[in-house]
Amino acid sequence: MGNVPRVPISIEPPADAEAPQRHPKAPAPGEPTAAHYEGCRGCGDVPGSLRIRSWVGDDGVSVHSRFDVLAEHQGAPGLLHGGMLMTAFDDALGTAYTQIARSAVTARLETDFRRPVPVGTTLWLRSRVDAIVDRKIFTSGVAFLGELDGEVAGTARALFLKVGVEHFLRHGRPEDLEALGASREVIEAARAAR
Ligand SMILES: CCCCC/C=C\C/C=C\C/C=C\C/C=C\CCCC(=O)SCCNC(=O)CCNC(=O)[C@H](O)C(C)(C)COP(=O)(O)OP(=O)(O)OC[C@H]1O[C@@H](n2cnc3c(N)ncnc32)[C@H](O)[C@@H]1OP(=O)(O)O
Repeated sequence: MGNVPRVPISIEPPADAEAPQRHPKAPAPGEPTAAHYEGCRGCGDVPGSLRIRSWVGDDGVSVHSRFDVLAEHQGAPGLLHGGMLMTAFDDALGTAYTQIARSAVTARLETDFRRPVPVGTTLWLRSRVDAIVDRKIFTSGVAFLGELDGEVAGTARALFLKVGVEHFLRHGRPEDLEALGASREVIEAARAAR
């Protein structure tokens, strides 16, 4: 297969991994989660965004999220596109890790599609961090039809890998960092890193 990397086989957290603790500065149970980036397609206020909203769960670590499924999210007639459900999981699971850790990016996302999701449905997602081992953040979530703990529409697991600000400086666009309100120093570093 030449230079094609081997496909990783598992994102199962180690059995002895400890339960994660909430970051002391994270929002309290019941509060909305902090927005991670206004330009986000999952939860930002931008055209095409799924406009997902998330709140911290009673345990202070898990997160629940709301996604109103609209006609613009269809894949087959009248039904939610599978990739949109994955986007919702990516956002919700990513939001769950922000209760515990700083920036990380999705390395692997696995989704099981259990039930069709009709346009007009409100999907509720429950997401949590199962374990953190060094840079690896293991997460899992469930999407419910209509109400929290309703019929299960899908389940997902994702592995996020912690990255430093240099990830965004090196791979992102300086103008987007500027829109985030990044300092001149950061923007200059981003330009120099390209
Ligand atoms: C200046 C201001 C900046 C402000 C930033 C603001 C906001 C953004 C911050 C955070 C976002 C917050 C919340 C998130 C909310 C929504 C979610 C959206 C998230 C995304 O939309 S994000 C976009 C999609 N995402 C990518 O764009 C990633 C592309 N990718 C890479 O950038 C690299 O691929 C990377 C960094 C992932 C890894 O690269 P790397 O070189 O650092 O690490 P390496 O490869 O050495 O792996 C180390 C260990 O992880 C294992 N490992 C790696 N990959 C694996 C896989 N797939 N499956 C199983 N295991 C895997 C290895 O097997 C090894 O394991 P071991 O150590 O045991 O050997």
